[in-house]
Amino acid sequence: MTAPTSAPTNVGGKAGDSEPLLSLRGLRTHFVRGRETLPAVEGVSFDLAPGRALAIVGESGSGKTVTVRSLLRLLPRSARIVGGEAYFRGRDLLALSEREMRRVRGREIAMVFQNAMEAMNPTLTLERQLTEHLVWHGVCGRAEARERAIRALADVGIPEPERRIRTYPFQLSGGMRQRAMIAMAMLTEPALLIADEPTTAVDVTVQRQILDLLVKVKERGTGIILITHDLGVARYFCDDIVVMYAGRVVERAPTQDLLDDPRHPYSVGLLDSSVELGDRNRPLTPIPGSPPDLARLPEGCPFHPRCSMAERPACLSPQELLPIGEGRQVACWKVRER
Ligand SMILES: Nc1ncnc2c1ncn2[C@@H]1O[C@H](COP(=O)(O)OP(=O)(O)OP(=O)(O)O)[C@@H](O)[C@H]1O
Repeated sequence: MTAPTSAPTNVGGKAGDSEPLLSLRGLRTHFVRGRETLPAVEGVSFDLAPGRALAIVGESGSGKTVTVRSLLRLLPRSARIVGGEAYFRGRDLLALSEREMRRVRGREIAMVFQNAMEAMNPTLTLERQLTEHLVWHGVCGRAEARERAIRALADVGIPEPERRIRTYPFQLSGGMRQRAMIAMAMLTEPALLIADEPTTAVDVTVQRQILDLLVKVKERGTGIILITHDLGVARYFCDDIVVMYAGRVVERAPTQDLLDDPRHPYSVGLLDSSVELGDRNRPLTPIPGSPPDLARLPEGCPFHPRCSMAERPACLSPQELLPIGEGRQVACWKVRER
């Protein structure tokens, strides 16, 4: 997001000491490619409380999408969840049967994507899709579903919802389609909303509208996980940030702490190369090198070959994510030693 640098941080945030809505512990998801195993997600843990928003940031290929798709168990055939637990309202999502999971997906946990066409059926009107979603999840009967669907479209700011509900997704503008997808996701009042780059494909004005909509969702008490490559978006309304690199969490911190004072050398690099947060008087500094091939990860800390602080042999040992202060954790021995 290029615009709202002056936007308030953590819009709609609440005191964050309530019981976690989601508690992810040691998630490991691997892909099998021929004879190779790709550890796309390797030991990811975080908690999310109701009414809070958590951003997952990191370069392309760092494992953000695979992490959230593992929670929903919506993975390609070649992927395997090989470890971890994901407690959501007292149940481990990773241990539910597929039948139980179908009830959770879309009803208690909803997902919005970068492109609404991925979530919506292009051959059905909004009315069919929204009402069937409600009826299928047993929220209400068909007669009430239409009323609810119209209300949901109005809630996300779609003008003339009675008329628009009769249209097909492709007849809407990109921004309207994103809103309709959010309306559909929120129909069942899910406790958790997962948003994967929801503003990447729309222009700046629409971005702001979609984010304001997500703020309202958060204020209703819904927990949000937002995947974004845009630290401006994370700053706008996320309470906490998880930084991922090569399938691992390298730092976790309250948003403002991380943006004011990133600790892990990779987080420092991400901020220094961020176009959205960039100080116009300072040149952007790209992180040297490129993300590693997951099939040939370096020994120890996967970031050490690109890290200006790296020291051998200490960085050749695996780095655990350990606390370094109130609500902060970092996976770097050197940062902790300072
Ligand atoms: N279907 C697949 N088969 C094999 N490897 C995959 C597959 N999908 C993802 N991966 C690998 O898993 C890793 C993590 O991918 P993921 O999509 O989670 O990254 P990401 O951080 O969300 O990136 P982006 O910002 O580009 O979406 C990548 O290295 C990717 O190559």
